[in-house]
Amino acid sequence: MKIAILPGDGIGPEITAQAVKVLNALGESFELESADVGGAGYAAHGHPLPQGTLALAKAADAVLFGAVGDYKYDSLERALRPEQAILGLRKELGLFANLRPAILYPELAGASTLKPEVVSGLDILIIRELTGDIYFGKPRGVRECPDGPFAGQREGFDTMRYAEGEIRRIAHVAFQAARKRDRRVTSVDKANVLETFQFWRDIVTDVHKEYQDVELEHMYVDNAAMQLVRAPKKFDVIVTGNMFGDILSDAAAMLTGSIGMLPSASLDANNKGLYEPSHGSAPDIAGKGIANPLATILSAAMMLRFSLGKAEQADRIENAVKKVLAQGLRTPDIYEDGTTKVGTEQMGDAVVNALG
Ligand SMILES: NC(=O)c1ccc[n+]([C@@H]2O[C@H](COP(=O)([O-])OP(=O)(O)OC[C@H]3O[C@@H](n4cnc5c(N)ncnc54)[C@H](O)[C@@H]3O)[C@@H](O)[C@H]2O)c1
Ligand SMILES: CC(C)[C@H](C(=O)O)[C@@H](O)C(=O)O
Ligand SMILES: [Mg+2]
Repeated sequence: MKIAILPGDGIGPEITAQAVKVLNALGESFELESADVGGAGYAAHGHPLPQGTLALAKAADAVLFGAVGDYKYDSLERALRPEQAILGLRKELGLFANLRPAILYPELAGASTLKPEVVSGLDILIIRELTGDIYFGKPRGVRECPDGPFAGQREGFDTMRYAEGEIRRIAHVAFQAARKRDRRVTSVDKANVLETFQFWRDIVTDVHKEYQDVELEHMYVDNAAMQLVRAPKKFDVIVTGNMFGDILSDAAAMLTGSIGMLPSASLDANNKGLYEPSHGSAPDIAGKGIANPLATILSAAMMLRFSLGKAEQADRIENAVKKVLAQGLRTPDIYEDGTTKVGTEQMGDAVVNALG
């Protein structure tokens, strides 16, 4: 089985190295091949998603991705910015279903900024549509404002859009996922204002007819943001569009103690996937050896489960993560009094040692 390793920028290489260490310790014969992506791709090959990197990702059975982005590339034309690499991979590989499970490990109840009673036992699954919405809609750009009080000035614009089939397929993913959980789906939209999301609501309601054993609730995104911090445990599966899902999943990350704890799977229709932590390249802490590698290590576990058919190995990794947390080991982002502060590498080593 071939796994493409795309470390990227900032903390990407540091955290990916820990996940690779864990994968290599499983005793499987995976073929791991690395390639440049993001700012690293631009620096070495003049493009954030070099041809060779895309070809490797397409040929591999699964992709493990670190993170991309660096402020020093923010003034490049958009097509050459590091973030285009992850957007391009999602589009090119057809990875429309982004699963972001927000689980609070009991040991981290005190690490969350929310009261322990609000978050303890938290286990929600955010399903974010990943290849549509305002992220990819056209036209977009900067043009002359045609009318109104600002006519003649420049205006920036993007296009929010969803095709029926795009909504249907992500709704099916959500209802099917809910069947393996508590059978409840909250579809998050902005149907009160946006045509795109009234359409979203209508289509999700229609798909739901095939899943009468699953409870469906619709919620506006502003309320959902509030409910996520008020009573997050009330959610089971949340399904939403690309942009709302991006924002809500970062908010949900803090329920788990840190954004460094939130893994993700981005899947195509056949469960081929790209696996990455939900966070970014964290330039503010890059190179310091203090980034939390657990979201990436847990993403590797999701890869074993969803794309490589190795559920027992995924369990081994997840159990090892539970063990190191029980041992009291914490990177600074989840550190509390009475626990032991460790760096990125030590955390990776501890997970390797805890593999049963
Ligand atoms: N999928 C991706 O590759 C991805 C995702 C999000 C952001 N980005 C990019 O990353 C760059 C930085 O963006 P940002 O600062 O808005 O978001 P970020 O997620 O990189 O960082 C936000 C905050 O969380 C902290 N943080 C993130 N991951 C951490 C970890 N594993 N351990 C400890 N702390 C962690 C950072 O130090 C920072 O304070 C930008 O260029 C952005 O476009 C990339
Ligand atoms: C870097 C950026 C393009 C990306 C997104 O917005 O999807 C990131 O925030 C994420 O959550 O993976
Ligand atoms: Mg994001």
